[in-house]
Amino acid sequence: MGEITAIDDRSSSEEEVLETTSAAADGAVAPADGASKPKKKKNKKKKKAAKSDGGDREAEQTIEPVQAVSTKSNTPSASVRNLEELLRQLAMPQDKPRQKAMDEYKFWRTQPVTKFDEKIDDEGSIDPEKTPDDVPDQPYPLLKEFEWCTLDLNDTAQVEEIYDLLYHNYVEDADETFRFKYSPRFFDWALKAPDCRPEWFVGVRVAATKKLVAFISGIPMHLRIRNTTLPASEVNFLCVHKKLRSKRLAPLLIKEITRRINKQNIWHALYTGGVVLPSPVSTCRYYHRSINWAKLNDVGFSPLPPNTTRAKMISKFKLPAQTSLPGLRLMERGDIDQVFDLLVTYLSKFELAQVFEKDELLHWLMHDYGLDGRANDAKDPDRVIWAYVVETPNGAITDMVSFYKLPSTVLGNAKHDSLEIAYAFYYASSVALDAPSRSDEAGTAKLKARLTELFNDALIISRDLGFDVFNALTLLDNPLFLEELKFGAGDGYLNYYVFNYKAFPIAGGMTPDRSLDVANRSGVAAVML
Ligand SMILES: CCCCCCCCCCCCCC(=O)SCCNC(=O)CCNC(=O)[C@H](O)C(C)(C)COP(=O)(O)OP(=O)(O)OC[C@H]1O[C@@H](n2cnc3c(N)ncnc32)[C@H](O)[C@@H]1OP(=O)(O)O
Repeated sequence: MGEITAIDDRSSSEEEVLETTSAAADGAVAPADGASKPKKKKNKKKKKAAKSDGGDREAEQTIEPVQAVSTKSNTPSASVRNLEELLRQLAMPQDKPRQKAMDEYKFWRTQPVTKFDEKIDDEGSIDPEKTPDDVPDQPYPLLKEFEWCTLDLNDTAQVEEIYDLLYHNYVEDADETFRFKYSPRFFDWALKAPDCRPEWFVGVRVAATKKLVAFISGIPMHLRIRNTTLPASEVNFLCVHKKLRSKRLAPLLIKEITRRINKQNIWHALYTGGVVLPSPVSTCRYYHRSINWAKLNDVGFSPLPPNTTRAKMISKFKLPAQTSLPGLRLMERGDIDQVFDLLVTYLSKFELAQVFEKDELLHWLMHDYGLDGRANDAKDPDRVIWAYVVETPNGAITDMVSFYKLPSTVLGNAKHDSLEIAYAFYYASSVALDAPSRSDEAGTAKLKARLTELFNDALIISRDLGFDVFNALTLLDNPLFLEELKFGAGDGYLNYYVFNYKAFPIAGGMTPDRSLDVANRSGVAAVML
């Protein structure tokens, strides 16, 4: 899942959860075995929730330790950064929220995932091998007031339903100021990947009204963890209507999608989240690069640091008028052979990566742009994914960079109602492919210089396309250019999980004190939406 700016994935409005719908009295949707709570709870809310669950939740706290200190938006100057660092260090020992003990994960402790502090001797599947015949044919039972459904993504009305559910109930920031603004077109790109399985778009409807109240999706992928490549599913967009929260519906959705995926003889999945669950294989941090600082300041995303002025901040983030790399141009469908070879080689250096087929990569980088009926126009207002290549005069493609758009609604702001947000997606460069290893000094220096130019140009293009901010995680080789290009550390973290597979930890581009790990970078090369 993506994140916006300083947003974390705290679900909102606990009060609403308490006014549950009639059918969904506690434990009514799923067998009640306790309930989790989203992170960043305010104490008064915590108390209320505990009461509503008959006190069964006292011990519950899914507050993510890494989010103990909010450093909302970019850290704009060295002095502010230092102050934040200081506050962080001061705050950590006493503020660090208690992470739930393994035993308190009433659902996750039953699943084939690595336990916290589990000693891993060897990598491999957790469950004994099974066949689809070992898996129940029937969906998990639901209360009679609810029913399972499979969403048809070729039916625009059903895509609208997913959009509507997520728009009102998906991830918001802690202050409920920003909310992801997915579009039907975004789902068309994100979910209708080649070979996608219709039955992996799982919904729950209210039986009487047919209203869609929960959703989870899976798309097929191949996941490489070091030298092992697994057929897997990428699971995303888990969402339960706010009025049905804390009713154990999420575990049911997860079990049902697992059943449907297992039925296709697939036993592993990759998923991400801001919440800490047993157990992340890696954790990356969000970084944000202001493009339109004035607007970000207007909407409360980027506060004005002390001892500076708006004008100085605007000038700090000013970008050059023109891109600098000769031969940089929008990718065309005909580039796919070269881009595929380049990206596959580039990604082979990482420890956790998506293994693409050519048609998949074409989908992820080009969607349907350049096909009949959809011109490959960078300025298409509905566009969700942009890929650019660097081509030499003799037609060789040496670099590729891509980013996708996921705007955010700004709630309750008189001046602006939307933030245009670009997210770094896949990229590759040939400059250091012949280096003996990723840690080779000369290769790293060349790569750093090249990626800095490539992403500086991506920022310029994003500005020209009207983006307000460019987000990137500390994955891939991103730590090499983030600071140089004035990306600031955000307060969001993304945990990577692999279902039914134990693996040694993989570097997420952060040092133990959660600053940028330029020396080691990250082993993660799977960019999740
Ligand atoms: C082989 C195939 C395998 C396929 C499956 C692979 C696994 C896929 C896993 C899914 C990957 C999804 C990737 C994304 O989409 S990440 C995005 C998640 N969505 C949101 O944050 C949107 C807003 N929030 C909501 O809609 C709800 O709060 C959700 C639905 C998140 C929880 O609903 P609710 O708040 O009403 O809670 P409950 O009473 O029903 O259930 C409580 C239980 O749920 C556990 N929980 C809470 N949040 C998450 C979370 N983000 N991933 C996994 N588990 C989570 C929690 O620890 C507790 O279990 P335990 O602590 O008792 O053990």
